[in-house]
Amino acid sequence: MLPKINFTQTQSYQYLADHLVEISDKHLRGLFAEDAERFNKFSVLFNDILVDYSKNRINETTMALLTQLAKECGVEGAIQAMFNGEKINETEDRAVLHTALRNRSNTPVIVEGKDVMPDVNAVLQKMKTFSDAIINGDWKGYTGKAITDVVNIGIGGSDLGPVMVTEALKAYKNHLTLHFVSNVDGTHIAETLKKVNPETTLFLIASKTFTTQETMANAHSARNWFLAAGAAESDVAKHFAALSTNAEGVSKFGIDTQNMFEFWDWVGGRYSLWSAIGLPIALSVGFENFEDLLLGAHEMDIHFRETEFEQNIPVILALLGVWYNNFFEAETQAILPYDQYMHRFAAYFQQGDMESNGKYVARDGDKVNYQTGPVIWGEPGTNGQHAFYQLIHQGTKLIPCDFIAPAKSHNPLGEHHTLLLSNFFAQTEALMNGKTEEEVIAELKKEGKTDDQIAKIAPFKVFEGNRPTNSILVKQINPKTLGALIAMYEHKIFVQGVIWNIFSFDQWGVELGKQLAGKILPELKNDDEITSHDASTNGLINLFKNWR
Ligand SMILES: O=P(O)(O)OC[C@H]1O[C@@H](O)[C@H](O)[C@@H](O)[C@@H]1O
Repeated sequence: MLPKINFTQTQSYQYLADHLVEISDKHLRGLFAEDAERFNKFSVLFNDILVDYSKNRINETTMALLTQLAKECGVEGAIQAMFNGEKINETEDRAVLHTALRNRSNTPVIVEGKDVMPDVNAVLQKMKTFSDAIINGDWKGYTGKAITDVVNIGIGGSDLGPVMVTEALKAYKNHLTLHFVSNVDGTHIAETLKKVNPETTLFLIASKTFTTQETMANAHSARNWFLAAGAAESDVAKHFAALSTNAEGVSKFGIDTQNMFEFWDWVGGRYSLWSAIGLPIALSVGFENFEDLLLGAHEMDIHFRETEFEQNIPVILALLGVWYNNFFEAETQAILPYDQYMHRFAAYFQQGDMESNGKYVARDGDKVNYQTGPVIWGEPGTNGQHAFYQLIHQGTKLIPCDFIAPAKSHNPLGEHHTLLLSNFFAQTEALMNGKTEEEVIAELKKEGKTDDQIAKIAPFKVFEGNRPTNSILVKQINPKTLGALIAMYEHKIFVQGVIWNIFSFDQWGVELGKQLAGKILPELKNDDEITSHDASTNGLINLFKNWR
């Protein structure tokens, strides 16, 4: 059980509220000038990952108070409760054990009196045997040909993780071509099927529940297409596998449970890439690389579980997020990877963070009286610089940003990586320092501008600076470091949920839309005029019926 504490009632919250006044007056430039040790004090090196959080609007008092806040909110106990398999997902009465899926130490993890590790290891072994056979060509399709293409059909947590990781690890890819179909828009499956050959394609139907409307619709269309191409019902077993917790649903669909890769209700959808849902990752980069991904995450789990809060990366990142969200009233958080391969990283954590912490009901059932999860967004640098960074630099909103970059590129082409990294370093420096009016005037004078010209243009060229960033420098994006980075953000989200006193592992907020779509669906199947909704919904449905 997690504690039910309103963090705004804690002593440290009150201290932080007072302390905010003091920090608000300070500029990051000054904080750096005051303290030559700032970088050393406010950065943590973890294996091949350096997290530099010194360019935040904090000092030692801030961090001490934030750490105290985490303690007062029971974060220590919550961490142990999660790892120990307690049913901390209370509204669904489930344990939360994605950490067991990557428990490479193989120590027992007990859920309801049973060690789950033998089952976890058995599925991993099955994934290894299967992915090896597909990759080396031993597994043959219905006409005796080896598999060349894999189509993963899933949505949300059964799509975003494998998409993000297979993209991030493209440098490790083998000859198989991976495709991902998620949208119920028929275009998605139709366009994908145009690219593949039924004789050499493997479909993975990925769904924790095996009831998700989009996934079932796409899976049925794929199966129909496969059979229409001349394959027999008995050939389905060679071309369809299921990644699910629902054996009954899988066999009802017509997939042999031999071809089912199981996971369990204690794996949340958005935390499931470590489970059988990761099969497309193993297929794309090989099982050994998948194991390294698990290992990197496991090492971060150990760090998170065992390190005191002052040096604990996920805890520090979570507390900084709380600092901006609840004290500076920042509404969003940007994730900006300077790595083209990581182009889906922010999208992945939109689900990871916003589905976990986008909640206004506290753990005691009452409505919260403070802000919870931020809006997560981002695009890779340097593209974002030419699109939305204007607002980050000179807009009226405070946007804390995480900058992530690898020191080594997988494509060391000419000067590209040096150019990329020069931008990575420059952006956080610019956001921190800004540019004063004096600097702007001096620059314009140097350019030979007249006093009149300078007076006119100078205000627009001033940058306040004092905009907070974390810099996460990774030696190289490889399976291990990527695993660690993902786990780092997962735990950050968890800590924030504990502090905000919400349940981070359910997602009731996605249900209402699903329910209403179910109600509207039959109404769209005829041409009758609709009057059962509000005027807007009726009007839209009726025009749709007219136009279709
Ligand atoms: O894996 P399933 O059961 O098909 O679910 C897919 C997604 O379905 C959504 O409705 C949930 O909000 C996500 O959390 C989930 O990942």
